[in-house]
Amino acid sequence: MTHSPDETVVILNPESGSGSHGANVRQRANRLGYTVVETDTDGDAVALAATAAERGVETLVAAGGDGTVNEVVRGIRRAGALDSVTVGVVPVGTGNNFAKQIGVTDVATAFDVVESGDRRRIDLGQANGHLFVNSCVAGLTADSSSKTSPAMKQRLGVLAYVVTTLRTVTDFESLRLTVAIDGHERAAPAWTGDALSVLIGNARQFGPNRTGPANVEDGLFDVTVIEDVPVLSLMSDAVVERLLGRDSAYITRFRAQSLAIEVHNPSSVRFSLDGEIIQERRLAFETLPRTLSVAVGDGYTPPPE
Ligand SMILES: Nc1ncnc2c1ncn2[C@@H]1O[C@H](COP(=O)(O)OP(=O)(O)OP(=O)(O)O)[C@@H](O)[C@H]1O
Repeated sequence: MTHSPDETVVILNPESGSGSHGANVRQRANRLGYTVVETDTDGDAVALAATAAERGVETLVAAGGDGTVNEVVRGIRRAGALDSVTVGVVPVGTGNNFAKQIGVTDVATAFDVVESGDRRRIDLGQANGHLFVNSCVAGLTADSSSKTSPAMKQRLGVLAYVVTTLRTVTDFESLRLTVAIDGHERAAPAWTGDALSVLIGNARQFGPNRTGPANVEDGLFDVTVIEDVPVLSLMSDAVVERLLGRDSAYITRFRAQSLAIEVHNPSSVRFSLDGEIIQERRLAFETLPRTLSVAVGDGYTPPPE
């Protein structure tokens, strides 16, 4: 096995986002003497990251979107190398939420950050053993391709997308849930009822006035449960904004280190972990505080000590 701590490996998803970044990324990487490996399909970035980490590579760059970042981090864990590897991100995906959270704004800056940016240890999330970096969501998802008025987006943040998605979906079945903080059997449920969505953010926040960067070093999830309000889909924007805006009785938010979600629907529910779908009836979540070393941009504000 070759020991290559000085080598930097870029794991490039050539199809992320618009799919037009391949040559640019390869050129910049070559200029810096980085090795570039490309993904072909689902899961490749997990295997490529694990192989590089097993070879002793200590800097791995995910060039892709949030799905590619998630796979690279899973590969590093698979290799048992979370202690020794630092992750960089080249934001060439569609959403690039994670890159934004760590102050990486564009391709050119991303390479500068890998070369000389600060290194910070950030939290990861885990649900039934599955890793996530950004979030785990179930129910109506915040589909950013749905048409949302700028005014509603400003008032409701990511939740505006949930509302517009609801208006286009005809057969939505509420999530019948119990959400318990800390996952103890006897803990009082934090929330129980019929939900439209449940959103568990690690490097992501949901809702009004929460569009800024998440605190990814606090060891806490940012949990949002949106109650299924009857006939919400038929209401006007103004009414919806009042119902779901600040201090809404229909939205429950809390922060927690660990939690458990139990599904009471007759069948299991789809949960998306950074886009990876799992079907479950019961999920136990825990944060892995300050577990992943990342190269962060100048725009990243470390939380106060
Ligand atoms: N060569 C490839 N061709 C097609 N799909 C690929 C290829 N390599 C990887 N994939 C798949 O593409 C998925 C999505 O990629 P990724 O998240 O990087 O981009 P995105 O969806 O454009 O961005 P974002 O997640 O930020 O919205 C990956 O999870 C992987 O399953």
